[in-house]
Amino acid sequence: MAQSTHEAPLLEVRNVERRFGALVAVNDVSFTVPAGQVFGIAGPNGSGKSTLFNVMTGIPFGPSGGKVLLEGREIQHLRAHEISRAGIARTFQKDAEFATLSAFENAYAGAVYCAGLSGVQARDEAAKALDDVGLGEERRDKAAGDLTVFERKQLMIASAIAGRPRILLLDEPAAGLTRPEVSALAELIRTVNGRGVTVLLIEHVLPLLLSVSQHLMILNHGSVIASGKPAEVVRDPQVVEAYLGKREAAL
Ligand SMILES: Nc1ncnc2c1ncn2[C@@H]1O[C@H](COP(=O)(O)OP(=O)(O)OP(=O)(O)O)[C@@H](O)[C@H]1O
Repeated sequence: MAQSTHEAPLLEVRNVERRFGALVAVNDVSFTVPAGQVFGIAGPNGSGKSTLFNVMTGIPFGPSGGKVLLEGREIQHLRAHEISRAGIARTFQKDAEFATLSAFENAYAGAVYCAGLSGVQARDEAAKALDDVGLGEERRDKAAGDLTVFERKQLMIASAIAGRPRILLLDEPAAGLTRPEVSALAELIRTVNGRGVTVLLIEHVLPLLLSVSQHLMILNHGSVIASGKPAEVVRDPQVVEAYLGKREAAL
């Protein structure tokens, strides 16, 4: 019998696969994320992390096989903007802001695209999102391209949450940040999560993953090789061998 939506986890990825010709970039990946969790994802370069986010959001493509369920409802066949409006927002590894638009206009564009809002409503949500990430009034009229690296990360998150998503997918948000900035980013992720947004976080910076995640999943060659409590997962011999190596010793 089909699971009722009432009992379903917020997000379920079931046997998802993504092929590029002969390459299986995401191979039979399954996991569930309960509402309210920060769910960390790590793995070596090329292990399929970004592709997993791509197939979950339909940007730019869906899975070759398997299902993605949001509160029990299949969404893998939906188009990118429909998935976004169903409540899943994402950020990208590369800067994706409109550099010549102001910070406020970028957040506004996020509210328009992610939630289909317009006018006063979109302005209100953009302003709230900028408040949530701590991007102060004095920086909102600046061109996004003139913001500091950390301010652009704040803006990236503000633009993604301006559509009030239930789930936020963050793809390596700590790239390019100094150590104090990584701590500030951890605080920002906790703040967003504290406002009720479930977070999936791809990250190479393990101290960040360990400090904010309640669950950690490791991919290698497209497959899940470990999944569980972060402190236990990073000690899993398979994980140490596949991914952490010397990094683990440095923790
Ligand atoms: N559009 C594409 N066409 C062909 N191959 C692709 C495409 N996108 C990703 N791949 C391949 O799929 C595999 C997984 O790539 P992916 O970018 O998902 O890895 P990743 O774990 O996010 O890596 P990184 O940590 O370096 O960002 C790689 O071998 C990559 O070359």
